[in-house]
Amino acid sequence: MYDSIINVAGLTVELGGNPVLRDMDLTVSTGEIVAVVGPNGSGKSTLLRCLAGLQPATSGEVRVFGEPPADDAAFWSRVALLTDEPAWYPGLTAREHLELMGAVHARARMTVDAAMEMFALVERGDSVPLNLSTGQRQRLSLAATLLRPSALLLLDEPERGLDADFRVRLGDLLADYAAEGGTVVMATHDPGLAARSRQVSPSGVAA
Ligand SMILES: Nc1ncnc2c1ncn2[C@@H]1O[C@H](COP(=O)(O)OP(=O)(O)OP(=O)(O)O)[C@@H](O)[C@H]1O
Repeated sequence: MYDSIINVAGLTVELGGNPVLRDMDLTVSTGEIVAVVGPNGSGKSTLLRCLAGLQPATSGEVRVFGEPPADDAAFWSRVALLTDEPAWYPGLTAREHLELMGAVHARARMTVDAAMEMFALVERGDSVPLNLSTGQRQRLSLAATLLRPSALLLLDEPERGLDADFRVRLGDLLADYAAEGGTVVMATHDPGLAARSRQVSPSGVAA
């Protein structure tokens, strides 16, 4: 077990010749829920991509579980990432997408039935994702993310498309995840989710 799951020191990222993150420091402890908040274009997604090992630093250091994040099986066995809408498999229903997730990950965090229940998808389980509403598809993405085993959730705007009630429910689910020892870092524009989290800006200072 690590006291600090994430250690970012002096992280600078330049994209297209422009500095997006500048000399950022961030430490996240086990069991914390951290909300990265800031205006459009301030670098929230870039930070998450750095934490996921998908965006190299221009300079500085990023450590996740004590090591630079690596796009490999060991890393992804502990990290679940939610970014833009995933590519859906043609012809597979919502339920079948979750069954697929359960089949490829040993020790799923919950059964498919429990995930369908948790994300209010029971009545739409036989629909293909493209026949779901935007918010229902986001709930399916979240269900798939929470179903797989993880110790760290990296979520980019998890509230996208969700109605007000479900945003509150999402806050409860993330609190439960953290209470079980999981750690959450999310980029969010939702004031309610941010209020229940430790807020930081992409510059690394307390927001
Ligand atoms: N591949 C890229 N090449 C050049 N600039 C980029 C690239 N990707 C992102 N940027 C720029 O980097 C800055 C930060 O983008 P980022 O997506 O991290 O912001 P954000 O805080 O997540 O924004 P939003 O709230 O709109 O999601 C923006 O100015 C964006 O235009």
